[in-house]
Amino acid sequence: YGSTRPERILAEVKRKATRGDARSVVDTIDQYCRHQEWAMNVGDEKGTILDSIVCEVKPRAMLELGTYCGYSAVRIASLLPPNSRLITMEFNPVFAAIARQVIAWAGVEDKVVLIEGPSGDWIPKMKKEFGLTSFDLVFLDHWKDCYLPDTKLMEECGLLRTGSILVADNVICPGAPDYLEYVRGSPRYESKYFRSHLEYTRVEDGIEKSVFLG
Ligand SMILES: CCCNc1ncnc2c1ncn2[C@@H]1O[C@H](/C=C/CNC(=O)c2cc(-c3ccc(F)cc3)cc(O)c2O)[C@@H](O)[C@H]1O
Ligand SMILES: [Mg+2]
Repeated sequence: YGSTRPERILAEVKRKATRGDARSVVDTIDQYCRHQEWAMNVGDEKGTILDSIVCEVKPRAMLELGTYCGYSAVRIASLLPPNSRLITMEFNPVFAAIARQVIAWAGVEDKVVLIEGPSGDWIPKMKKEFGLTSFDLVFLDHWKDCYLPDTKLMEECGLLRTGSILVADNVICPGAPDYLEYVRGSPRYESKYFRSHLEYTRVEDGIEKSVFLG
């Protein structure tokens, strides 16, 4: 019977990565997706840009939209200061189940809360459910046509404060043109483009970092 790509990625992590070593899980997935089969992880090149922003911001409360196999959740969690939390949302139960195991194998489950469900349903509930005031940092890596509506929803739900930072993957490939136009055109954001490449390829892609000004 045919396994799914996320199942094959999890199998590779269990075969090759050292249990409890987040870095080895990240490197194992990068090796596999570069040399065996491509997958839509943020990857090593753009991942380094994401790492530098996480280290600069040192978020107490961070949100990720689109967990997929948990690659970026593990990458981010390994950099979080003590008693900081990454909340990551994934609405595909198959992907969520794989991601939970990847996160556990990496030994970062005490820093990551994986919510199974669509962002549109959960964003309005975040404050109450998690006793949150706002997010210091948000990583957008889910459906590209949902970046803008979800950003507006986070604004409306008061989940962004002056200085909150949005980091969006794939603003060139596959692209999120309406989102880019919004954050670059709005006086409420200070936006910056970090040029890079689509994970594991030479195709141009990039990450947009946008500071919410309130
Ligand atoms: C209700 C829809 C919006 N809300 C949502 N709430 C929670 N999880 C959501 C989600 N949308 C999507 N997801 C999940 O995020 C993930 C989706 C990510 C979409 N990403 C891409 O399409 C993507 C695609 C590429 C890509 C680039 C070039 C190419 F030729 C082919 C693919 C590269 C990337 O880095 C990407 O991130 C899945 O796990 C999905 O189940
Ligand atoms: Mg992506």
